Order: sequence, then structure tokens, then C-alpha cells
Amino acid sequence: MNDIKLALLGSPGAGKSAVLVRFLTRRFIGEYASNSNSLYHKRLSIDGRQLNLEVFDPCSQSSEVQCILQEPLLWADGFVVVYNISDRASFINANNILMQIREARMDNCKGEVEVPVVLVGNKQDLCHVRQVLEDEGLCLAQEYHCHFQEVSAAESYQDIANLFTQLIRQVMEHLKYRADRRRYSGSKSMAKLINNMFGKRRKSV
Ligand SMILES: Nc1nc2c(ncn2[C@@H]2O[C@H](COP(=O)(O)OP(=O)(O)OP(=O)(O)O)[C@@H](O)[C@H]2O)c(=O)[nH]1
Repeated sequence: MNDIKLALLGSPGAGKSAVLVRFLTRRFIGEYASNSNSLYHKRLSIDGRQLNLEVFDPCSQSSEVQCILQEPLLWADGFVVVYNISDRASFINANNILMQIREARMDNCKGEVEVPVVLVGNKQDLCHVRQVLEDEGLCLAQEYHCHFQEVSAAESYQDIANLFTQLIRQVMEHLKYRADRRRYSGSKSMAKLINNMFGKRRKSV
């Protein structure tokens, strides 16, 4: 069984908990206690594979969020970055978070493919007071090579289910790629070691 860890990041009130709870329960719950971090567990099956999903939904005020942002790749296999389309400041913050994820990845995993991220423009039902165009979300996602989707946690389940499923598929591919890479560099160093030990000796016989 695969273990997949995701983290939701975004400004306070962007709708992180709403998006996650919609995915996990299919329901929209208007208000959440938002003074503590939450770690959700769910077993699910995607493409016939059983998965243990863990999703960290940080309380935006908590200092733990800073820890996760400092070492994101040590904690999560993938990220959901949420902003509110009717709040430009949350979009600017999403940009900063994407930048921090990218920088942390460069420090920790040189040469690896980018960690899977999905950028989510939430509260699409508030498009009459929209402050961020859909195209701006799309451009930002292109800049950071991540998927992008506008959703309304208040109104729709399906878009949110699709984006999580797509992200989890990407994470599974990414984990497989990392494992293959580790195996490959392990066997390369073993070949080098054998060559160093026996290759030279054979030459001198
Ligand atoms: N209209 C509308 N309101 C939403 C939507 N999603 C969330 N909300 C509301 O936005 C507010 C904040 O939602 P939360 O899910 O608590 O936001 P959060 O990002 O988890 O906030 P923190 O816990 O403070 O980090 C709540 O009042 C929700 O009911 C949406 O799609 N549409």
C-alpha cells in the first residue's frame, strides 16, 4: 500500500479546509475551527491501487506552517496551494508560497523533477467580486509548471475530486521516479566499486 502525504498551503480564509473537507466528505461545511493544525487520514483507491492518504491542513497562524515551508520536501510529497479569487492578497501570497516550494526543492533535491503542486483558485462562486482573473492563475501555474483549477468548495465536489485525483496520480509517478533514480544511482556506485576493486587488479595480472 502506498503512503501519500499532501499539504495544503495558502492565506488565512482562502478556503483550504473547505476544499479539503469537500474532497474527503463530499460536503461543504461553512465554518471550521481554525485555531489548530489538522492531519487528515483517508484510505482510497486510485487506478486500482490502494493508498493511505495523509493531508496536512495547517492553521495559518501556527508556527508549524513555517516549519513545513522551510523543509517542504521532507514532509510532503505534493502540495495544494489555495488562493481566493476574490482576494488579490491571497493570490500574491500563493505566488510567494510557490516560490518557496521551488527554492526549498532546489536546495534539497538537486536535479530532481519538480515536486507535484496544484494551484487552486477557490470561491469561484464569488466571480461577481473577482479580483484575480482566471488567466492570471493560469499564467502563474505555467510559470511554476503546476496544474491549475478554479473551484468553488461551496458549490461543487467534482472539480475538487478531479484535482486531488490528478495530483495523487502525479505524486505516485514522482515517487516511482525518485525510487528508480535511487536504485539506478545505487547500482551505478556498486558497479564503480566493483570496477575499482577488481577491474584494476585484473589489469595487473
Ligand atoms: N463563497 C464561498 N465561501 C467559501 C468557499 N470556501 C470557503 N469559503 C468560506 O471561507 C471562509 C474560510 O474558509 P476556510 O476553509 O476556513 O479557510 P482556510 O483557508 O482553511 O482558513 P484558515 O484555517 O484560517 O487558514 C469560511 O467562512 C468558508 O465558509 C467557497 O468556495 N465559496
